[in-house]
Amino acid sequence: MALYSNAAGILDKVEQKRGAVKTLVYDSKFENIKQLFALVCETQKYSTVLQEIIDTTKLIKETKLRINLAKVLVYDLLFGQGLKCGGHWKTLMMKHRSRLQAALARMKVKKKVSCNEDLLPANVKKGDGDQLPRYVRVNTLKTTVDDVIDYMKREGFSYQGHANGIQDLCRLSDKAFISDLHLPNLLVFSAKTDFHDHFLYKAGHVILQDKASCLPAFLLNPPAGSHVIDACAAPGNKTSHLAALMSNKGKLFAFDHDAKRLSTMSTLLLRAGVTCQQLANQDFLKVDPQSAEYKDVKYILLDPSCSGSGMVCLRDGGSELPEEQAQAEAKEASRLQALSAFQQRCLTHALQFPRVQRVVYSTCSIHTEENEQVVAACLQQNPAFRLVKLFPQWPERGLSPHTQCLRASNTKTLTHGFFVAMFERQAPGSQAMNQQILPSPTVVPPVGGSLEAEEDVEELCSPEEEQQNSSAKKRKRNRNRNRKKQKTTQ
Ligand SMILES: C[S@@+](CC[C@H](N)C(=O)[O-])C[C@H]1O[C@@H](n2cnc3c(N)ncnc32)[C@H](O)[C@@H]1O
Repeated sequence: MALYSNAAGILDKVEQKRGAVKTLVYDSKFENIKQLFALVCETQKYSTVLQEIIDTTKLIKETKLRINLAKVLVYDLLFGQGLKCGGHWKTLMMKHRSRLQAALARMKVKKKVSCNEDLLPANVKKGDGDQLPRYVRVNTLKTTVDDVIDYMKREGFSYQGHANGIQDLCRLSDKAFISDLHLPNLLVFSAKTDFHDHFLYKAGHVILQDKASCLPAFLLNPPAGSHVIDACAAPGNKTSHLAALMSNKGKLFAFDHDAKRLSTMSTLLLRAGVTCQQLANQDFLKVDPQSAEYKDVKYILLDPSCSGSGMVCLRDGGSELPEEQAQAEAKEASRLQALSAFQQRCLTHALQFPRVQRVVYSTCSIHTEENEQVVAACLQQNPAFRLVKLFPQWPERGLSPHTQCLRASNTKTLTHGFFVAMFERQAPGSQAMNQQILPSPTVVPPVGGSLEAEEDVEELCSPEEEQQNSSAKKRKRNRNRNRKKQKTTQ
C-alpha cells in the first residue's frame, strides 16, 4: 500500500521540481526501490493516457483521490500488477474497475489500436528504459577489472570477453557479461541484472553508471597529480571517475550548490575510496577564477543541470488537445531557453580560469538548445578556445557543424541520451586545427590524454529555474555568426 502513496508522492515532487525521479526514489527509503522506481516511471510514461481515462470516468470527483495517486492506482490496475499491493486502495479502486476498463477499451477502439503501448504518444519511448544494458564501471581505486570478472564468475556469471560491436551489448543473456567496446573498466550485463544490493556495489568496488555518463571523465582524462574542477558535481559519479583516473593524486575541487546532494555525494565518495577531493557547497558561478587556490587548475568537468530529456524514463508524453499541446510546448521552449542561458553562463565561467587547458561540457539532454547551441555561443564568446574532435570511432556525433562533439542515444549507442563537448585552449597565435583524441577501438585510454604528457543514486537533477537573459533575436544572431566561425575553423 505504501508503494502507491510513495509513488504518488514522488510524482508530486517531480512536478514541483524538487528532484529527479531516481534521487527521490532513493531518498524515499522505500524497502523495494526497484519496484517503486518502475511504478513511478511507468506511470509517468502513461501519464496522458491515464489522465484521459481519469477524466472520462470522473474518477477524481467520485473518489476525491489526489491526481497523482489516482494515476498510480489506475496504472497499476489497468496496465500493471492489478493492485496486488492491495490495502484499502484496492477496495476503493475495485468499485470503479469495470468503468475504468471500459474507458480504456473505448480509447483503444477510438484510436484503432489493440495494444496498450500503441496508445502512447509518439514522443514517448515505447518499451522499458530498463531495457538498456546494465553498465557497471569498475572503481579502480578499490579493485581491478580482473578481480571483478573473477568475482562475478564465481557467482555464476559467464564472461564473454570484449565486445566487438554494439550489437554484442544487447545480446546478453541473463547471466552473461562482457567488456565494453569503447570504454575501459566498463562491464556490461543484461538489462535485467540488478546490482543495487550487490556486495561489490555496496562496498564501492563498482559504480552503476550509464555508459554515456562515463564519457566526460574518460575524455578529460586528467593525469595523476593534476588540479581539476568538477563544477556541478553531485552526486559525484563523474567525480569518483575523475579521482580514479587521477589515482587519487592531485586536487579535485568539487562544487555543488545543493547541500543535500553534496552530503549524499560525500557518503558515496567515501564508499568509493576517493581521497583527493575538496568538496564545497558553493555556486560555481560565484567561484573566483582568479583565486590563488585555483591557479593550477588545468582541467574542468562541467556537467550542469539540464532538462534530463535524454533519460529514457523521463520522456513525457504530449497533451492530446492541440491548445494544451501548444501551451506545453511554449512552456518547454522557455524552460529550455532558461536552461541554455544558465549552461552558457557556467561554461563561459569555466573558461575564465587562467590556466585551464581543457573543459569538458556534458548534458543528459537531447535538445540542441542545451548542447550544440550552448557550445556555439561559448565558442563565439571565447575565441581563445576551440573544440577538440572527440573519439572518432564513437558512432554518434554532435549535430552539424559541431561534429567534433559526441551524442549518445538509446538507439545508436544503447545508452541514455547524452552530449559531450571538449574545449581546448589554443596556443597564442596558433591556427585553429582540430586535434584528435583517439582511444583505440578496444580499451586504451586517449592518446595524449593528459596535458602534461601533451594532452541510480542517479546523476540527474532538477533543472534550475534560471533567468533567461538574452533575447531570441540575439541568440539567432549569435548562432549565425557562430556557424560561420565554425565553418572557418573546420
Ligand atoms: C547533472 S547534475 C551533476 C551530476 C554529476 N556530475 C554526476 O556525475 O554525478 C547537476 C548538478 O549541478 C548542481 N548545480 C546546479 N547549478 C549549480 C551551480 N550554479 N553551482 C554549483 N552546482 C550547481 C545541481 O545541484 C546538480 O547536483
